Amino acid sequence: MANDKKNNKDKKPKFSPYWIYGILLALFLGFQFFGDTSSNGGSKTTTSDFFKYLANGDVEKIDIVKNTRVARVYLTKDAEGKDIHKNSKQQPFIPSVTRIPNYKFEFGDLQNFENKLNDTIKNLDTKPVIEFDTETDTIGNLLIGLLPFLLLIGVWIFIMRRMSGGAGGGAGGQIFNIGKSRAKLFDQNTEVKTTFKDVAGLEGAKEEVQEIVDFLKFPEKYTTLGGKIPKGALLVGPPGTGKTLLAKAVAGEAKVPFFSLSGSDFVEMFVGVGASRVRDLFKQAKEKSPSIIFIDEIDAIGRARGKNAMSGSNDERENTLNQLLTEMDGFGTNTNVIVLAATNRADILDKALMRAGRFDRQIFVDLPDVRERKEIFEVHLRPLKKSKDLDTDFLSKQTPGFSGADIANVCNEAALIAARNGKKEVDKQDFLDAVDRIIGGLEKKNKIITPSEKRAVAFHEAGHAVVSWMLEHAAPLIKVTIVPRGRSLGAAWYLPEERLIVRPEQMLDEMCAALGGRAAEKVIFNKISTGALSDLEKVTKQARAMVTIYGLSDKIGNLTYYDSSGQSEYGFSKPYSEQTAELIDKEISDIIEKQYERAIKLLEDNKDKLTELAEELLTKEVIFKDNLERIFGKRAFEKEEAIVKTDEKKNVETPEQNQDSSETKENS
Ligand SMILES: Nc1ncnc2c1ncn2[C@@H]1O[C@H](COP(=O)(O)OP(=O)(O)OP(=O)(O)O)[C@@H](O)[C@H]1O
Ligand SMILES: [Zn+2]
Repeated sequence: MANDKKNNKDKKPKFSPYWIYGILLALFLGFQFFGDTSSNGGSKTTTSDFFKYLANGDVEKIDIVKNTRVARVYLTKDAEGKDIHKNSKQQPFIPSVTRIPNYKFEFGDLQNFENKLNDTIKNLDTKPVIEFDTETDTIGNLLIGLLPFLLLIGVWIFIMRRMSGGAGGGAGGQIFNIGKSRAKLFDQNTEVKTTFKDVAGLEGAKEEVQEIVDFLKFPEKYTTLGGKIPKGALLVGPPGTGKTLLAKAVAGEAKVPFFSLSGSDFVEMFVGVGASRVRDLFKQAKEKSPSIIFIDEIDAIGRARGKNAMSGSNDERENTLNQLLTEMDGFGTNTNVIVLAATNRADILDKALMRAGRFDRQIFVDLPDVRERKEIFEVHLRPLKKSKDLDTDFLSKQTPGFSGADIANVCNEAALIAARNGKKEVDKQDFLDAVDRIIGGLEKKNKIITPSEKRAVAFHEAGHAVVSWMLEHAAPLIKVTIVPRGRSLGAAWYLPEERLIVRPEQMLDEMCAALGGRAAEKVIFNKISTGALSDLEKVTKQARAMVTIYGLSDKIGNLTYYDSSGQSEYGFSKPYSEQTAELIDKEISDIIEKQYERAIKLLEDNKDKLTELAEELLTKEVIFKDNLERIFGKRAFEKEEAIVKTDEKKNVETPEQNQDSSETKENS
C-alpha cells in the first residue's frame, strides 16, 4: 500500500501543466497587443504634411487628443488615391472606433495648432470633422494595452507562489517577500510541547544545549569575569539521532523566541535571495533578542566553498554562506542571539563556519548505546498498549546500531503488526518482527526459487553460521533464515559487538565468517555462485580499509591514505606510487584469500555438521542460536553470560552483550 502511494507521487509531474497554459495565454495576448498597436496609432506623419493633406481636402476627420497632444488623421482617400467611401457625401465617415486612423502626429502647442487648423479649414469646401477626444479614451486604450502585461505579471506571481508555497508559514507566499527569511518563529504565543524529557539519552549533548540556554537567559553570570558568550553551536551526528528533536526541546524549554528553519530554505533560484534571507533572519532575531536561531541541515548552504572546480562552483550558495559568516561575525557579543545548527556531514562543512566566533562549539549527538536505546524505547513505548512481558533491556540489546529514529520506527511498526494480527496489545514477538522488517525489508514468501537454488542458499547461510560459531572474534549469531526478504534470498544475522576499537584479529575473523557462505558452496557443491556478492563487497571494503586506512598490514606498514580534512579528492592522481598501488592490491587479495582458505578448512573439517545445519534450515527455514548449540555444543567463546534471562519460547533469543570495554580502556 505504501508502495502504491509512493508510485503515485512519483508519477505526478513536477511542473503542473496549468502554468504552461497560463504562460501561453499570456504570450498570445502579448502578441495580440503588439499586433494591435497600429489600431490606435496609424503611421506617423508630420504637422506640415498634415496641413498639405488638409489643404487638398483629403482629410475626412481629425481626432485631437488634448492631453497627449496627438492628432489622429482619417483621410478620404486610401494609399492608391481611391475614395474610401464610394458614396462619400452621404456617409461622411465610418465611426472612428471601427476605423484605423491613417496618420497621427504630435501637434505641440494646442492653441497654435487650433489657430492654424481653423485658418486652413476656412478656405475648404468640405470641412473635415474635428473631434476632441477625451483622456478617458486614452486611459481605456492604455488599460487594454496593459492587460497582457498585467496577465503576465499575474502568471509570474502565481509561479512564484507555487515555488515558494508550503514553506515558511505564509511569509514566502508573496513575491515581495522572497528575500524575507522563511524561519518559523516559536515564542510565548506558540506552544512547543517537546521538552528535554522527550529526548532520551544524549546526556552530554543535553547538558551542553542546556548551558547554551543558560547563556542566553543569564548572560551576566558568564560575562562578569570577562568571558564571551559563544555565538553558535553545531549539533553533529548521524541521521536520526535526535538533533532536530534536541533543538525542538530547546525551543520548548528556553522560553525565548526560537527561529527554526532548514538550510534549504535559503536556497532559491534567484541570485541574492539566499543572502537577503540570511540578513532578514538575523535582523528579526536581533529585534527579538535574546533569541535562538536554529538551522537544520546546514550542509545545504554550509558546504565548503569552491572546492569542486570541475563541477563549477555554486555562486548563489557561496553568497548565502558568506552572508551567514558575515552575520555571525557581525553581531556583537552582547546581542544575545545564539545560532544552533544541525548537520550529519560536519566533514563537508566549510572550515570557516567552525572558526571561533562562529560555531565555536560542536555538540556530538552519537548513535545511542545499549543503555540509551533502552531509554529511547521507554520514551516511544509510552503511548503504546504493550504486554507485560515486554522488556526494554531485551529490546535494546536486539537493536545494536539503531538510531533513535529507527527505534521510533520499530515501536510504530510493532504496533501496526500487532494490530494486523488482531492483538489487544503489542508483545515481544511483534517487536522482533518489526526489527526484522526494518533490517531486512518485507518477507517475500512467494518469491519463486527452485529447489536447487534453495539448497544453495541454505548451505550458504549455514556456512556463515558455522564459521562464525567456530571463530572467537566473529560476532555472535542471532538467527539464520532462508526466507527471502527484501532483495536477499537468505540471511545470517549477528549481534555485532559495540566496540570502539577493533583489532586486526577481529576484522579477520569477521571476514572469514563473511566468506563462509561462498566457502560452504565450494565445499559442498564444488561450485560457486553469484550469491556471495554482498559478502564479497563487504570483505573487499574491509580488507582495503585494513591496508590503506587503518595501517594494519605489515607490508604497507603504519601509514594511512585517509584524509580526514575531507580534501581527499585526489582526482586522477593517487597519493601513492604505482608500486605501492600494486602492493596494496596484492595485500588486499592476499588477506581475502587467506581468510577464504581458512573458511574452507573449517568447513571441510565440519562438513557433517554443516550439512546437518543446512538440512535443518531447509525444513525449518529459520533457525536460532539454540539449534546451533544442539549441533555444535556450547560456543567456546562466550565471554560473559547474557544478562537477560532466556525465554522459554524458541524464537526469543538471548543475545550476549560482549563487554570489551575493560580491555579497551586498558589499551587506549
Ligand atoms: N534521543 C532520542 N530520544 C527520543 N526519540 C528520539 C531520539 N532520537 C531520535 N528520536 C526519534 O527519531 C525521530 C527523528 O529524529 P530527528 O529528526 O531529531 O533526527 P536528526 O538527528 O535530526 O536526523 P537528521 O539528521 O536525519 O535530520 C524523532 O522525531 C524521535 O521520534
Ligand atoms: Zn552470504
